[in-house]
Amino acid sequence: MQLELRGITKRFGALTANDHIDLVVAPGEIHCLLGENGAGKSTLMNVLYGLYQADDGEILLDGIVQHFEGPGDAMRSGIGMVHQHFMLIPVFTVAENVMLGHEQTSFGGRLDLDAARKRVREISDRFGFSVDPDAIVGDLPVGVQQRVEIIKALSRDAKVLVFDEPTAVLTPQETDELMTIMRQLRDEGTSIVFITHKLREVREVADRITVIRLGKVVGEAAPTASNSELAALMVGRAVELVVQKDVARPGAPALVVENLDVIDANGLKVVNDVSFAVHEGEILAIAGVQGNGQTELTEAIMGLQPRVNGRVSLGGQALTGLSVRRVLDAGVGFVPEDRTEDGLVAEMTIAENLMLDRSHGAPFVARGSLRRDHLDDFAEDKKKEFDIRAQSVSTPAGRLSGGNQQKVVLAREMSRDLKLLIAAQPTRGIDVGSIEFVHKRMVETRDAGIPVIVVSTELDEVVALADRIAVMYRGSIVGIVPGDTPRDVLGLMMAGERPAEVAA
Ligand SMILES: Nc1ncnc2c1ncn2[C@@H]1O[C@H](COP(=O)(O)OP(=O)(O)OP(=O)(O)O)[C@@H](O)[C@H]1O
Repeated sequence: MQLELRGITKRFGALTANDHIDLVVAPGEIHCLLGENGAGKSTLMNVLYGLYQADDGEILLDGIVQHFEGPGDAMRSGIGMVHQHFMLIPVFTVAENVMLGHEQTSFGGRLDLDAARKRVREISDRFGFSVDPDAIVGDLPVGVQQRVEIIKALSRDAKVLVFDEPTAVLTPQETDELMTIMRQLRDEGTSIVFITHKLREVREVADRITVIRLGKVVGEAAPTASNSELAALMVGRAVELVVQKDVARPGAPALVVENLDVIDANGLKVVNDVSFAVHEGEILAIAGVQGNGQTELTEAIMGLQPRVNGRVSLGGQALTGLSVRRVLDAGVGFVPEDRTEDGLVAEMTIAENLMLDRSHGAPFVARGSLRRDHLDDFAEDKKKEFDIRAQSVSTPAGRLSGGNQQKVVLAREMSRDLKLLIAAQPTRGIDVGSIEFVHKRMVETRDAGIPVIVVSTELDEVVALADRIAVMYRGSIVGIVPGDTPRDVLGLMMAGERPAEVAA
């Protein structure tokens, strides 16, 4: 089915998020939508999916003008959306989830689990998804849950599929599998809109590329364009894709972790006897496939894990057993991997979010009352420095685009009086221009003598930043290797091989 958007305009108060956007997506085409944070990509897709009503413009399917009052109308007309935060019910089976997405009239006039099961199996077989209709969704890896979302859309006969940053939460292998699935869907005639900030993915699957900036289409790029060409088109200037940095001059060990175990709610040891040190003026990257204990390790350092054995100290001062508040007060900046869950309060303004977790509100509180002018000045500075795209510092954080929300968390955590910075997936969802800035800031932090831990599942990021790399596998560190270790060696270590075995 051919999708055409004509002159779509969407305003939020004084802000024009989409300004007369034209876009044509042909059947059997993967059309990438590129643009910096806040450019208006998700807004455009929400208009297409009936979540927002356009102020102006038309949506046409095979040349016929559509009127979508809500997602139900869009779905009935053949539009499917694969969300980044899944809309699945974890305690239900795959078939039950797929069935739930249907109206009462589907599957022969009643809710019929057998029919849903059969449909899941058919679609799964057709695309080689290997999804078991009776599996409980919550037990499935993220990549498979995403396939359930795709099956759900296809079971409703979606002819146009929108993927809004689908790879942000996937492992590299799951990403490769998703790329294969997208190609298969395309070859069967599905029209695909694909939003991503990862240029490698764009170059791998795109048939056509449209770039939007500040709500307007600024041009098309050929799929053969280089990463730097794509980056420049998106951001409107040349971007340094890999940050330049001098050799580290590490000082004394600052953060020392000894024999750390973390036991989870089910009594499983998810971090197993981990020991390492991070020196002043050094970036240690913790690499690994998502779910190998990295999250629990950083949470244990922060005082966020209840059952921990072993010792953690910073500059000789014990952190073990301290509350999160006290760890933050000791000068630890922490960028959590899930900004919406742990990083921000959506209802609070940008300025308020920037002062969260500051001990006693200092320096914004004087004699018990908030110095709003100080806070606003500080917030204005950070907004400029971190290029947070928003109407004002009084905008609620929940109204920001995903990438701009991430920048608020980064701005807050990197602006503390740091003794240690721990950043998990720091550049998730942010555009290439902002990645350049954040990476530079991390190197500057290091050069100021501060120890930095970067947890990342992105090898590009690990290799760009790390002075040393600790690779985690099943709760243990399989090895700590130099920052210039070849990627294939890192890949093998991420699958559990020890460096000595890899070298042999
Ligand atoms: N519900 C809303 N109310 C007010 N403003 C909004 C709302 N939704 C989005 N915006 C604003 O519209 C602009 C476009 O946001 P959008 O989410 O479409 O950007 P995006 O291109 O998807 O960015 P990202 O790459 O960061 O996800 C932003 O300035 C955002 O703050």
